[in-house]
Amino acid sequence: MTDLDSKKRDPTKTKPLKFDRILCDVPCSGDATLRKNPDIWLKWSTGNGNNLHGIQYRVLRRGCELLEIGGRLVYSTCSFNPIENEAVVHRLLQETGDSVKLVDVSDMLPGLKFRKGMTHWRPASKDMVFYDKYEDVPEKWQTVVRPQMFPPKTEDLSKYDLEKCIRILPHHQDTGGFFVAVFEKTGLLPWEKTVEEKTEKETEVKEDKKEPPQKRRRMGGYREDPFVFFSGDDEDVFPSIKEYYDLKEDFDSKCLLTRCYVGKKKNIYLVSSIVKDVVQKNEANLKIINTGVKTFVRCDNKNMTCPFRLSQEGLQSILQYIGAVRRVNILKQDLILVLQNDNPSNPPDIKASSSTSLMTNIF
Ligand SMILES: C[S@@+](CC[C@H](N)C(=O)[O-])C[C@H]1O[C@@H](n2cnc3c(N)ncnc32)[C@H](O)[C@@H]1O
Repeated sequence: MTDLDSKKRDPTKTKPLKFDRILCDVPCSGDATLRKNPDIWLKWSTGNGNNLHGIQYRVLRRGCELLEIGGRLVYSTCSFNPIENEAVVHRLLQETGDSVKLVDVSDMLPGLKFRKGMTHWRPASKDMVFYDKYEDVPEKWQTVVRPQMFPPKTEDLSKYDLEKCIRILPHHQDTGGFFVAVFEKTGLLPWEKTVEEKTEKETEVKEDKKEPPQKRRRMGGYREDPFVFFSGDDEDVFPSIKEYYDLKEDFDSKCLLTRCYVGKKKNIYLVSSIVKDVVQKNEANLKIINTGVKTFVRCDNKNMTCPFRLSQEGLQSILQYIGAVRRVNILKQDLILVLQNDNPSNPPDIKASSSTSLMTNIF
């Protein structure tokens, strides 16, 4: 083992968190959802994709930086526009050299109908003029129609394999349209190599000089609300939730969190203990915008012993911990009767039942 190896393996030295699976479902024009969103017909312009290409590329590039070597990243849009799709993929592949490659996933979902990715397209300006090469773009459009939006030259096509991208069209499966590209990271990105080498050199120099550690770089951008985990069963609002929902003893209240230190807790989110670990150990290194499933929502109704109702989206996660006190078993046909009843002063005559096959839980 070399000296460098032993430094790399030292568990006291932290390294940036990387992921083995990433989904970049990027903001897009959504023009492939035009069957369910009729306003897209009115608002569509060739300018929409041009304006989104930059942010889409930056999200994808950042995703690749956060990807572990050997890891996979899915880039997806609900757009037909090659400027938002293959042009972004091509740009990424060009800039990352052989450190990232497209994966052929055509046989992974047998029966899925799709078209292969496009290998040729013509970028256009907002006035619907299409261009074969950047040199043809008039000066006034050159900041909008960028050189990186053009397709690869015919002789370079095999280098990029854009046909490995997947285009799902609305008539294929009677769905919305979708674009999917799967990437695998095979090595450090060209600019990561430079950063890593520099960091290694800096680490060696610093260790020699025994300098005090540098202050952590502050993450830029908008500051998100904090992730405040419950201290345990003694957290102020927890006893009433526990009692009302008859939560089982093995429910770990420390996996609940809110997004404020002070004031009334509005929404309470539930995470797994692994996600909790990732959040707590990386708040300074990773910009986390949302985490957890919204499970309890404040609902200050009079006469309620617990000021929180269950959230629909959290139900599946908390269900197994809810005790018998809060469950009513009712026959499905009776439930239908209740739902169909439009006269509250004359409710249908039903009885709570413990019948098995047609049982539904009501909270
Ligand atoms: C197509 S949606 C993703 C939906 C998501 N997969 C889901 O199931 O909820 C695109 C997301 O990108 C986010 N977004 C918009 N601009 C962004 C930016 N500059 N950086 C990162 N995310 C952005 C939007 O808020 C939106 O949630």
